[in-house]
Amino acid sequence: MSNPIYVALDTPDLDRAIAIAKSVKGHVGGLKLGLEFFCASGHHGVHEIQKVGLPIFLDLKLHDIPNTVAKAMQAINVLEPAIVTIHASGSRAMMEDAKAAANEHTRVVGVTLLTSLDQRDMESVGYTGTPHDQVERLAELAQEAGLDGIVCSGNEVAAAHKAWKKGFFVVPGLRPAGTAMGDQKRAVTPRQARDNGASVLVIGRPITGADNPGEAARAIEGTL
Ligand SMILES: O=C(O)c1cc(=O)[nH]c(=O)n1[C@@H]1O[C@H](COP(=O)(O)O)[C@@H](O)[C@H]1O
Repeated sequence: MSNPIYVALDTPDLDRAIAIAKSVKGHVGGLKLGLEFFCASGHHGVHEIQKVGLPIFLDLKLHDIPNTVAKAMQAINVLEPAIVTIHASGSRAMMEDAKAAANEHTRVVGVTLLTSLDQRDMESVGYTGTPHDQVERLAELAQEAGLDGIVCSGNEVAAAHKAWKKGFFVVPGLRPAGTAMGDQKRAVTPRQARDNGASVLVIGRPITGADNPGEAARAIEGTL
């Protein structure tokens, strides 16, 4: 089985991102570039990171009216990302149009409930039910809209996988035992997420914050 770890290169500093990518290259399956990176370095930055030679996950979490999201998707097609994120709560129509606009070989996945949110946060923005309910509801909608999969926490991925056998499941919010949670609230260990059915394990600070990112990635790979 190929390495499921995608390291989140969350930095506005392109040279630092390149250095981390090179350091972890033998111990991860891909590189995730998110809002912080993309806002700072844009298409040029993505092209530079592509030179490292690993699949690129463009985590832009698109969320807007269907037409705007579809046009944004068309504008990043030239980068040929392996995976792109959109927000599943943007509606079925938004997801359908996003998927229709994406490259054939790009997996479009819908973020269900951010791993930085818990039940109290849900209540404060007017969502009803539990995190499990919310993930289940949006996973169903994403499937109906023709997406390739979803993003959820390691707590919900087993149930989501059971309900969507051919789905592609991206799980962030991963913390090896003993590492700082930071802003993550629904975190599990990389091994737990893998065992629960994750297709991709997104790991940022536990690797990028280490003195030796390559060594940290190797150690996590060894736990899988
Ligand atoms: O779509 C994501 O990748 C994502 C969704 C989510 O619910 N939670 C989440 O943390 N992420 C991303 O996953 C990465 C987690 O980073 P660390 O918390 O440093 O491991 C960040 O790049 C987040 O933007």
